[in-house]
Amino acid sequence: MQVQRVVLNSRPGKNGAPVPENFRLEETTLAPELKDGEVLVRTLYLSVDPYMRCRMNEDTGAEYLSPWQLSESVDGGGVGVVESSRCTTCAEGDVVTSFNWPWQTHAVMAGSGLQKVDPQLVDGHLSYLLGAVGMTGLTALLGVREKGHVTKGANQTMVVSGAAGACGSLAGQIGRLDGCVRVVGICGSDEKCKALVEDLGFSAAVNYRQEDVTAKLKESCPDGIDVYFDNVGGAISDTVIAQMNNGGHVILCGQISQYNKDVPYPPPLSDETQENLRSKNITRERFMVLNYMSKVDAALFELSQWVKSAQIKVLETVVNGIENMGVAFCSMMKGGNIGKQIIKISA
Ligand SMILES: NC(=O)C1=CN([C@@H]2O[C@H](COP(=O)(O)OP(=O)(O)OC[C@H]3O[C@@H](n4cnc5c(N)ncnc54)[C@H](OP(=O)(O)O)[C@@H]3O)[C@@H](O)[C@H]2O)C=CC1
Ligand SMILES: CCCCCC(=O)/C=C/[C@H]1[C@H](O)CC(=O)[C@@H]1CCCCCCC(=O)O
Repeated sequence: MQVQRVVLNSRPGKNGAPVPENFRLEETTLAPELKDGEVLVRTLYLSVDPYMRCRMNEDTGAEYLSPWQLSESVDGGGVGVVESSRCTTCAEGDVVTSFNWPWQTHAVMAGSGLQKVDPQLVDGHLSYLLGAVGMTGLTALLGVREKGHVTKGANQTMVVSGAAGACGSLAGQIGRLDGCVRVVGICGSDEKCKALVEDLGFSAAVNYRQEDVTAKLKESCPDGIDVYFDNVGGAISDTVIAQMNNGGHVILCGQISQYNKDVPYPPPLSDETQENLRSKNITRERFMVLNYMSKVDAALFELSQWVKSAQIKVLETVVNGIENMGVAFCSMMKGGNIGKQIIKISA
């Protein structure tokens, strides 16, 4: 069977933005017969995520991330349907997901590496398995619960950076559902700010590209900031932390503003920000969703209920076609997405 796949064509270098030409589309042939334990899957949706920028480097800088190899298939989160199976746990027609789905239109995979999913979890909206009811939703929910110390009745204000993205748009809504009285988002366009306030129920939003973030935060957070869901790091986070209250909590989810730079993860903080954290007794613990796998089933059920009941609204930016994987990845890294960036591979 002839299929299309995306391979890593070149590395952007540790210092530099990725470009679509770092990826190459190829034709390849799948073996005609499945071996014992293998399944043939048709890819429905693929995910592009910020951590992939680290996988483009020869040395990813993170022990849990392996580098993509030049001229080899790129992989990441994917969802698809089983077309034929020689695995006892997967049958034709099953919907399955994996974190290591190759960027291919069809693939032969080991059935043992696939998770079978009930489409009812997402009312048939299968791309949500890569977003709100998948790794992204888990990151937002478990990040808030494990590191946020959000307490009903405590009159807390939460700020979210990268707020109109996949994790951020969910984290802010979860902060509100869990009891924060005020949730303020920071993001990169007026259109995104409008979506946060008018569609997702954020109390206010700041466009960091156009507005004075210090002044706008002071105005939007009159009682200071208690919880900060940090997706971006860098100068934005320094500004937020400077306005945090004593005993506040930073959820260190990601630092995307630093991923195109040759710095370790997490990147070092300025002396001033370190002193702000110390003097105000603010916690800032690294959060990694993969460390909470025992909580995944209950968390996915909760996310599913919230999405189905529309207590959480889901935003997606969907691009069609495997030939657009590189374009979609680079666009997401520059803020081209609202909500989760999804690539639809087949219907
Ligand atoms: N700890 C964990 O377990 C996990 C962590 N993460 C992290 O969460 C964060 C968000 O990931 P995800 O929701 O998938 O991605 P998003 O959907 O948020 O997409 C990335 C967004 O980052 C913003 N951005 C890009 N460059 C900058 C910059 N220099 N300064 C500020 N914002 C920038 C852009 O929005 P804008 O227009 O606002 O600039 C862009 O849309 C990342 O840091 C990621 O590494 C993700 C999954 C798991
Ligand atoms: C080094 C920067 C990492 C910043 C944090 C981040 O974005 C983490 C993302 C992971 C999150 O825990 C859930 C995921 O899906 C991301 C990691 C995926 C790991 C796949 C490993 C694949 C491989 O290396 O073979």
